[in-house]
Amino acid sequence: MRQAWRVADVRAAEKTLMATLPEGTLMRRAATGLARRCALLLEATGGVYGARVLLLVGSGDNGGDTLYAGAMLAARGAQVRALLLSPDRVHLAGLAALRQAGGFTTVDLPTRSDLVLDGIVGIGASGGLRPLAAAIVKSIGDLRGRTGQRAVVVAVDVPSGVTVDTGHVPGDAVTADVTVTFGCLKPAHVVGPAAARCGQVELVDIGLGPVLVADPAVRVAEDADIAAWWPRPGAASDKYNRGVVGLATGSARYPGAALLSTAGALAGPTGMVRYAGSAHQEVVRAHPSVVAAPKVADAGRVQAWACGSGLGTTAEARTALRSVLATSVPVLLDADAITLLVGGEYAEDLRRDAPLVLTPHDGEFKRLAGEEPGADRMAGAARLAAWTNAVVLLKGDRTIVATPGGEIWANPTGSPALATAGSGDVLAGLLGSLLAAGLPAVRAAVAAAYVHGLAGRHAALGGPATAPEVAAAVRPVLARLVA
Ligand SMILES: NC(=O)C1=CN([C@@H]2O[C@H](COP(=O)(O)OP(=O)(O)OC[C@H]3O[C@@H](n4cnc5c(N)ncnc54)[C@H](OP(=O)(O)O)[C@@H]3O)[C@@H](O)[C@H]2O)[C@@H](O)CC1
Ligand SMILES: Nc1ncnc2c1ncn2[C@@H]1O[C@H](COP(=O)(O)OP(=O)(O)O)[C@@H](O)[C@H]1O
Repeated sequence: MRQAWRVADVRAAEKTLMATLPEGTLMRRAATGLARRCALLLEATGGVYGARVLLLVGSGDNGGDTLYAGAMLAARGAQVRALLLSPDRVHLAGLAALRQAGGFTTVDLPTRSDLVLDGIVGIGASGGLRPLAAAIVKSIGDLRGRTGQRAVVVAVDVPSGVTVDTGHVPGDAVTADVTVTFGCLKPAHVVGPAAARCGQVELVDIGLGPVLVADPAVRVAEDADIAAWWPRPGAASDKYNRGVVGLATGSARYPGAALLSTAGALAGPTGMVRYAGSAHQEVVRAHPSVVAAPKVADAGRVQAWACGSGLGTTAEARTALRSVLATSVPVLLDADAITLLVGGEYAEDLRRDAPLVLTPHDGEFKRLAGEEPGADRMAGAARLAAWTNAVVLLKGDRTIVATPGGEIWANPTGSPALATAGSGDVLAGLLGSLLAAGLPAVRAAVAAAYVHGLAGRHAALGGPATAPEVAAAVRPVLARLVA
């Protein structure tokens, strides 16, 4: 698992650590790690010696890191130029080090550059980039290096222009090939459109770990977490004790959602899938191992229900939702089931002891919460989770999972290939299966989003993917991940 911390918590930890060290130690550690990474990147374009390096230097310590790293590259023979955004307010010791190592300042953006270091602003950023910074950022993409390729862009700590604590990108921002960050990850590295601006994120250890005592703002699962959590059958397993998942999905109007959620559930860890709804005949025809009935009440025992994908909002759908909520097992509500909650008709039914998971996309979120998720998707998801006392999986490029207690996860595996009708139905089935197999709701949601994202990527390898292909890709992904 990776974790990211908010700026205030990073600052507090840095303060604690700095009190124990000679002045400038942390910046030296940061700059050394940064310069080392830059040197490695330059190897690919002909080495450090003679490389043209452009430093974009703001007025804070982020600019200071950049100047020191530039000095180290200049000492190794790079031609380093520093463009100072606020020449009257610059890290003076950093500038002196650069000059001493043979680097220069410049007032214009050069036409040629192999490597650009973005040290305009780091964790001290407030608001969107100011006009001068924004204008420079817009031109970075035009820079060409000695091989004729576009310049490699390295963001120092975070790409300038992103909102560090939320991952929001309010305006122009740097798009980096590599982001070298210090001490710990910050939310912008893993959440929202900012994460996509970071390129490859590399962490330089400056000794912050032991003093970083605050809870992380957001967690990110890795392959090993999913492999550790994923239930597997053992010698004592049978089709019932592996868990049975119930699906109340699809309708006469949307029978496909029943098939897709079933396909998702069948790829999950449960020993049996029960389907209840008007598509029961189609489901059994397509998936002979499924036990199907027309109504939830006749479906038989399950250990969790997934309800709502393609369910519609008819009287029949309402009956299905009420029946599912009346059970004592974990329930996942997706799509139309979320829409049916709007207006509070089911408020009493929602008071249940077993876990509840909601999987809204932005439209369903807005319908239920009465507001958009907003620029801070983590806070938006956490608000809805607290209000509904449910684990909320807010779909999107970096799907967010939030618990009522405020624990937040960001999914790193999402793929635009998933932006295809019905892929959410596959996710609902898969997540339902994980709940029925006994995973705690938060882990079920995190693991389902993770594997679903990988399945989207895998499916897209063969060309534009449709939801049935995403469902089919879950198995090969699991074969690699949890075998
Ligand atoms: N602390 C430590 O121990 C360590 C910290 N480290 C490093 O320090 C960095 C934090 O440095 P920091 O606190 O000086 O803030 P920083 O990110 O340089 O920006 C502040 C300046 O930017 C400006 N500015 C603000 N918003 C802006 C905008 N939207 N658009 C344009 N400009 C804007 C603002 O100017 P002003 O508002 O005053 O005009 C202000 O002067 C951190 O990211 C890491 O790199 C490492 O060395 C490891 C150890
Ligand atoms: N641009 C994107 N990048 C990554 N994942 C995406 C993107 N757009 C959508 N997704 C994912 O695709 C799925 C779509 O689900 P949903 O909107 O419920 O579709 P449907 O109702 O058609 O099944 C979600 O898991 C969501 O996170």
